[in-house]
Amino acid sequence: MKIALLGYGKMGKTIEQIAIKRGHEIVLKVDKNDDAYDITQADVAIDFSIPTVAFNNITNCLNNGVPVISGTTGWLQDYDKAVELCKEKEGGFIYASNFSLGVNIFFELNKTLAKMMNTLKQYNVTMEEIHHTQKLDAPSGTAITLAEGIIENHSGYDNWKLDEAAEKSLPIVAKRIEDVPGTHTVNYESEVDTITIEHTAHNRQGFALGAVIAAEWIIGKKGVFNMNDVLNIG
Ligand SMILES: NC(=O)C1=CN([C@@H]2O[C@H](COP(=O)(O)OP(=O)(O)OC[C@H]3O[C@@H](n4cnc5c(N)ncnc54)[C@H](O)[C@@H]3O)[C@@H](O)[C@H]2O)C=CC1
Ligand SMILES: O=C(O)C1=N[C@H](C(=O)O)C[C@H](O)C1
Repeated sequence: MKIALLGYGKMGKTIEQIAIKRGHEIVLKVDKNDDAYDITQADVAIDFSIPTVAFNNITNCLNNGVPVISGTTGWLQDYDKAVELCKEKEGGFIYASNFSLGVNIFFELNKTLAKMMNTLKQYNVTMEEIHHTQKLDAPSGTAITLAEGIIENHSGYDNWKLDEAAEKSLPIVAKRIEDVPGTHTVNYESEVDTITIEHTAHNRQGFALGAVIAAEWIIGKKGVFNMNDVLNIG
């Protein structure tokens, strides 16, 4: 499979290594200031760039008939437009806030726990995410997906807020510590005890492998998908 990497930073480089090991070819690497690129030589594009350019990269792929895997976070105000364009162009598109298998299992565990805790109103939910200091967005995309999973399944919450507590609002604390690849913690706290679920990434390999698996999976498919479709879970 011929892969275009849109964004050649920490993730782009890790994806390159894994893709080559799995027998794929990297035909294009686009990083900052590489604006006029020809995407049509690729069978699939994988975007791990920055929030301000991700939607433009996705649009370029869909307009040129190239399926696109989007891992960049912090651009979701334009997600619905990307979905519409994908349908209009009959393209292929997957966005995931986190491509790792472990986190996608954790997403399901989080929803199940929220359902179970729904009747136990003595517990308050809080969330913490920790990432490296170069991260541009906060809270992380993964924390937002976790918060949405709780809001959908627990009547005590209908929105989330960064660093703020408010009525029916799930507070998310975002910490930035050098070299942390990504840690997400969900706490249910009562006066008598605490229930905690946590996912800790040890490195970026899991995110990158998931993105390459998604790219392999989308070839020949048309539509808007997510990692539950790829991994057949949920
Ligand atoms: N969904 C997932 O599983 C994961 C998502 N991410 C997200 O992926 C994104 C990238 O993460 P990292 O690789 O760690 O960041 P990074 O900062 O190491 O890499 C981003 C790269 O994008 C480049 N870039 C800037 N302008 C560009 C443009 N116009 N076109 C293409 N590339 C451009 C930068 O020069 C940089 O090399 C972030 O939004 C991060 O939150 C990161 C890890 C996992
Ligand atoms: O920026 C990162 O590094 C990560 N970003 C994603 C997010 O915002 O959730 C996924 C992972 O946690 C690493």
